[in-house]
Amino acid sequence: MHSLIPTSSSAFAPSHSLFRPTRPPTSARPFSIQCSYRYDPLTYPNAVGPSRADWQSSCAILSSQAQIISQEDPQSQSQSQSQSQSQSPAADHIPSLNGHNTTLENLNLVPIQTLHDSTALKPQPKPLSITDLSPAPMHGSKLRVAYQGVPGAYSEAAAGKAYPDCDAIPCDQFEVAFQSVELWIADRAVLPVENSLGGSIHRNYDLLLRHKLHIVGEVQLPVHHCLLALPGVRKEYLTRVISHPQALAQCEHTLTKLGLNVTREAVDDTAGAAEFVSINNLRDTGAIASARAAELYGLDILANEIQDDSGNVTRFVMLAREPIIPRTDRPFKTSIVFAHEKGTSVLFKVLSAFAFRNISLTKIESRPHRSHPIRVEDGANAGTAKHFEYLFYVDFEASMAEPRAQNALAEVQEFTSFLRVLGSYPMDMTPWSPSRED
Ligand SMILES: O=C(O)C(=O)Cc1ccccc1
Repeated sequence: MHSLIPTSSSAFAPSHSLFRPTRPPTSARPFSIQCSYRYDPLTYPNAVGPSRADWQSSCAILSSQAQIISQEDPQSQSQSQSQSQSQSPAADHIPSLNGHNTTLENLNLVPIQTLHDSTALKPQPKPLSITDLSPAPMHGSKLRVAYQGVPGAYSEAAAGKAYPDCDAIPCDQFEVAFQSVELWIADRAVLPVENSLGGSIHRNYDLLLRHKLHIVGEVQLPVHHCLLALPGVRKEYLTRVISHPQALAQCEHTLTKLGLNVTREAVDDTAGAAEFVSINNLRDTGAIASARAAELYGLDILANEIQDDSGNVTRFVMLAREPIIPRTDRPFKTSIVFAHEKGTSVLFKVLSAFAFRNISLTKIESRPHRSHPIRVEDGANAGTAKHFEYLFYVDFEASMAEPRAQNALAEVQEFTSFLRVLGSYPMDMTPWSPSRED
């Protein structure tokens, strides 16, 4: 069994004063673990070793281990789900946690009620937390997709877009979403990795490396933010606005344009902000969240489409325990992470391995190398030079089933001290326009 990983601080340092009162404090850490960034094969079974042969066998493993194909393809999702449903007629559709069916009664869930209207709101599932993560038995036929946040979060919408008929499982932290897949409580996790306005969600890149899940798909979700408040509250009454840090950043100018004189405070997720305003009957606090969150938590929409850019899109990746078999019959993307020890022009050489083969890169991101943050060179008589060490995350538009991608990676492997294929998966080709409602 995998070790449990303690809660680490949120990617965006949410305001602790706003943590939902119904949850245990995140400082309660029943398990501890040392996070290792050594690139040994035990810690990183998918990491590519130092030789070309290692890399080739890693590719072979990548192909031979693959068991899940069509479920990762949103277009074939409904087909594969109906197949799996017919294969397990006894399955019910309620996710099973820790061996128990998660009905509201046996999880002891208290329906959410607001002081302003105690009858209107439907109870929402309680997010998983670290204490819920003991191994679960086999479950029903629906694909179970873990996401961070509470119902109404954009990640839940992304799960629904990727797997239309899934059971979306709310989790109170990303770590929990990852672990729920590792422990077979969920089948997939969905993880926001970048936004067209806010850029990369860095901590989630770190999580990708720390865990051994595989990227098996991506979805791009147009995000339409709304300003929400309790019924009867006008925007002039607001003294603060709370939301996920990315949402606050994406609406920064519009909030000012709306004439709001408010403090901004970060919480774990957008829908959680709406829930917090509702549960605590806060008449001076607005939340930035989706229209669906307004409906779920009984809030009014004071302003619609408040993102600064109408083309606001967030990219999510889907993660599974096993990689999918890469194909060539539709556009694929491959995500890798690599590090290099030292040497000049390594990045140039790596990038040229793709350029020479006409492989487009869609992303390149560098992150400080946690276990080797700094390299010191003692040049004789020349003082001591210090360099930051980095990991590089690269996405490129090719499938690992294509020889040009395999050859490019073989070359990249020669210049790098560590290389891991995070996944090779169908590209989200859904057309969208800024005005389209999703
Ligand atoms: O908080 C949410 O609802 C999320 O799913 C994360 C997020 C926040 C802002 C934009 C896109 C995703």
